[in-house]
Amino acid sequence: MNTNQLISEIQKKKSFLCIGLDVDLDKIPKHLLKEEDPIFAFNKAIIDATYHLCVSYKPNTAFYEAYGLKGWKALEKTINYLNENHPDIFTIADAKRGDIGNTSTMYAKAFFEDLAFDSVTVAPYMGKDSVEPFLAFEDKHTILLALTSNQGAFDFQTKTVDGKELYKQVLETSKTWKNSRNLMYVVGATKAEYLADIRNIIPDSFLLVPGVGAQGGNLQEVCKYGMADNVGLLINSSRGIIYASNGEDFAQVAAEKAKELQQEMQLILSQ
Ligand SMILES: O=C(O)c1cc(=O)[nH]c(=O)n1[C@@H]1O[C@H](COP(=O)(O)O)[C@@H](O)[C@H]1O
Repeated sequence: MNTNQLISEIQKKKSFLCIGLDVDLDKIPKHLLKEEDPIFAFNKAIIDATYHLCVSYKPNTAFYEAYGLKGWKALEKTINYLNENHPDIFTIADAKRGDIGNTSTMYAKAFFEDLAFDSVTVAPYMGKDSVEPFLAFEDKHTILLALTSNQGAFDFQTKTVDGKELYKQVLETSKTWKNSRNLMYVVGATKAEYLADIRNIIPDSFLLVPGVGAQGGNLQEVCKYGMADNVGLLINSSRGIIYASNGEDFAQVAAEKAKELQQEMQLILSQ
């Protein structure tokens, strides 16, 4: 899926919402535990109830890897379900990978070829030759961690190196890499005040913005400083949507929470 298709989905659905599928068996409704594959049953119900309100889904692979083979199988069933039933939805494997070149190529094959995700999150710490193997895949996107939502972002990312904050160096240097048109970036919603500076460096790149809802980030602030002419934002909420209820009505309540965000987005897009 290319960015023009993503932009037209945003315009069609009047939404730039990404729903995080971070499935924790201790948090899902108890009645689902009787299912043969409770993780997939949960995801399918959430997707069926919310697909018209969002333009992206982001399973965080940690929540699947934690359950071993069963978890990985559920991840595969989830991406296959999305690709078969909702090919216009942008899929993100939130795996935060990155390693020496030949290893990165194998990570890229795992998420782009075997699992057929549209994108994967990647850490920039190992530099150019660790990221370019992901960028080599046509019509796939590499979402580079720039300024993350957590407190630890201040340990390294905002530190000044050679007169410039490290996250700004990540943005500037990554633009020079081969196939950099395939880059998107992660900026936490809790760091909205940095977005104006970030837009000076990458005016049109898509940003994946996690941290609204459970982590306290503010949608209005993010849009005020971060919205580009092409919208350029995918706002993620995971726990705030998928665990809004743990009763029989969980999917319906998740859809209500997603609709609240979508309607806020629709209003912002109309301004
Ligand atoms: O790459 C991410 O998606 C990510 C980056 C970041 O800076 N902060 C962050 O919270 N995330 C992920 O976004 C999701 C946030 O989940 P909630 O806080 O439940 O909405 C989790 O899957 C996190 O791993």
